[in-house]
Parts: sequence; C-alpha cells; structure tokens
Amino acid sequence: MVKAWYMDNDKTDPRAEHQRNPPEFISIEELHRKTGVELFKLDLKTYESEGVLEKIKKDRGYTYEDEITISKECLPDYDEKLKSFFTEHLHADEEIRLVTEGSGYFDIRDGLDEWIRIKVTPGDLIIIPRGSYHRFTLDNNNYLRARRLYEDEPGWLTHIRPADDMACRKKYVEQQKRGFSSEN
Ligand SMILES: CSCCC(=O)/C(O)=C/O
Ligand SMILES: [Fe+2]
Repeated sequence: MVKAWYMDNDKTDPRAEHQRNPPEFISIEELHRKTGVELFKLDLKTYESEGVLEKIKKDRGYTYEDEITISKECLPDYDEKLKSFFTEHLHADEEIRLVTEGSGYFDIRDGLDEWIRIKVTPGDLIIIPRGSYHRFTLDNNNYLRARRLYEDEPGWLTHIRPADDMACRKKYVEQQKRGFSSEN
C-alpha cells in the first residue's frame, strides 16, 4: 500500500521522511482528489505474463518507454540529475513511472501549495498529472530503478517553477479547484 503524507517545513536532508509531528497521512483517494495523482499496484512477478502493463499502456495511449536506474554507479551526472529532479517543476505531459527496484519519494503540491510526499516502492506505478508542480528524491536507500512510460517519444521537457502561464498549468489549476474525479 502506497503511503502519502503532508510534509513538515524542515529544509534539511530531502531524503529523510519529513513527516509532520503528529504525522498527517493522506489516503490514496484523497491524494487523487486533491492532486490528480493516480497510483496502481502491480505484482512484479506476474504483471508481464498477465499483460497488466500492456493493458494500461493501450488504454492510456502510452506508446514509448525506457528505463532509468538512479544510483551513483549507474546514472551519469548523478548529483546534477538528482538536483534537477528535486527542483520544483512541471511537465506538459504526464510523468509515468513503474518502480521495479528500490524506493524514493515523489512530492506534489496540493491546492493550498502544501507539499504532499508519496513513498514509492517496487510494484508502484505512479502517474503525475501534466501541469502539476512536483519533484522527486531518492530516500536513504539511495537506489531506485523504474520503467518510464511516455505518450510519445520523450521530447519531454522540464519547466522549473514559475511556469504559471503555460496552458497545461492553467488547466491543471482549474481542475484542482474543482477537485479531481475519474472524469477529469
Ligand atoms: C523516478 S524517475 C526520475 C524523476 C523524474 O524523471 C522526474 O521528472 C521527477 O519529477
Ligand atoms: Fe517531473
């Protein structure tokens, strides 16, 4: 079960949990309503033979994919890349990641600009909506491997906040005000 919580305001060590005191967990349903984030749990032993990912790809029009291993040994320009992943940003396309090994945190802003932290572990498929301000960090295990899915070949750009004039941002803000449902 994916865990998500509101973050504290401590700016030190991004890889720590940053729970509030007392902790303020948020359910996956509420996370979706407030941010539009979608989460699926896949059984990594069977998802390929049972065609689970293939169905998601077909249903949602994900036609391209690659893989990323985030570790000091495997990722070129590791420090620089981690710094850019953790810089608050948005994309004009969905960010879709299936975690196959390791763990990490995706952070996303709610409608009041508060950070919600989502812990991802193997089998979690997370979809970060286009136009949402978010960021990513490894946790203290310092290792994550993920399949990255795209609607098209990644011509995929990162727009550092502020990017409030972008059409995808304006649309996202409107959806967030209404509250996300399965229809939007
Ligand atoms: C876990 S994949 C690396 C993070 C990334 O690509 C991104 O855009 C984070 O927001
Ligand atoms: Fe991103």
